[in-house]
Amino acid sequence: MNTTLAEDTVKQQAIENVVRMSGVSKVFPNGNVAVDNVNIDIAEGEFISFVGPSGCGKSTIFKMISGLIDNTQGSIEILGSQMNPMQQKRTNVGFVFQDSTLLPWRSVLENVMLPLEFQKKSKKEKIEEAAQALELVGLKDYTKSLPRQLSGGMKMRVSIARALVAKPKLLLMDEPFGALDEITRQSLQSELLRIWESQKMTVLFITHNVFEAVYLSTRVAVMTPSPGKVASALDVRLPFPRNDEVRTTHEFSDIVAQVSRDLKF
Ligand SMILES: Nc1ncnc2c1ncn2[C@@H]1O[C@H](COP(=O)(O)OP(=O)(O)OP(=O)(O)O)[C@@H](O)[C@H]1O
Repeated sequence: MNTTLAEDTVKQQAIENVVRMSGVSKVFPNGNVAVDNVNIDIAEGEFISFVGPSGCGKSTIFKMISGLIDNTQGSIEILGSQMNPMQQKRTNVGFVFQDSTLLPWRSVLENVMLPLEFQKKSKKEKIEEAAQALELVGLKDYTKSLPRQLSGGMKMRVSIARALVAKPKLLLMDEPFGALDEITRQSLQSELLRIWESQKMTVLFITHNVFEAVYLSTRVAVMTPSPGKVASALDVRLPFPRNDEVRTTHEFSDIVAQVSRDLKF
């Protein structure tokens, strides 16, 4: 069906914000107030990190955005529509956790094919798409390997490929590099930025590491606990593409200092 220019403009405006959270709270049945009155809009193409002390509600926010749990107050819009139906989120939202959560008996390629399982595509297409996702994360020569034959960093790459294979518009990453050594971590940070820039996704990223948050992000949301709130959301005005040298600049240190100050409120 053809749409008019005006209708197209309205549609474009409608999805300019990939995530809109207005007055969102989550009280668990036992009375725990995990998140209190969170208001944040996240625009298409942003890379936003959430930092904050343990228990301030970062994962709870991600679980609400991904539809794993419901909010008790407020509204959450994803890609211009209200939270449900589930199916829309499954196809448009990818999730990466700290643990790579790979199925040990499946090969790397078969793990990456998992999100395509219920899609109406031929097996050949699914294999091609999974192989492309693995190429994107630099693992095209490991399709037949089993997870146990890979290092921690490689497993995380597979996990990222599995999240990317369905070409999500929104990628939620909950402390994906938390268990990795510093060298692997920094190299995966650079990889992730390269992928983000090439795939034009919106990324929401949780980390406890202020340096990591500033290096990766266009914006850093600082959360404070008891109850969990977004205390500030700071723009990171460092140019892209970012390379390792940016970590040694004054501008970088200034932003790290500002985020650290906000964390202490
Ligand atoms: N299912 C649940 N039932 C009751 N309380 C919960 C539940 N899940 C989380 N909470 C509480 O909600 C608060 C926020 O938890 P959440 O896991 O979102 O924090 P977080 O910032 O992601 O922590 P971390 O950095 O340690 O992963 C905590 O006080 C936690 O104990």
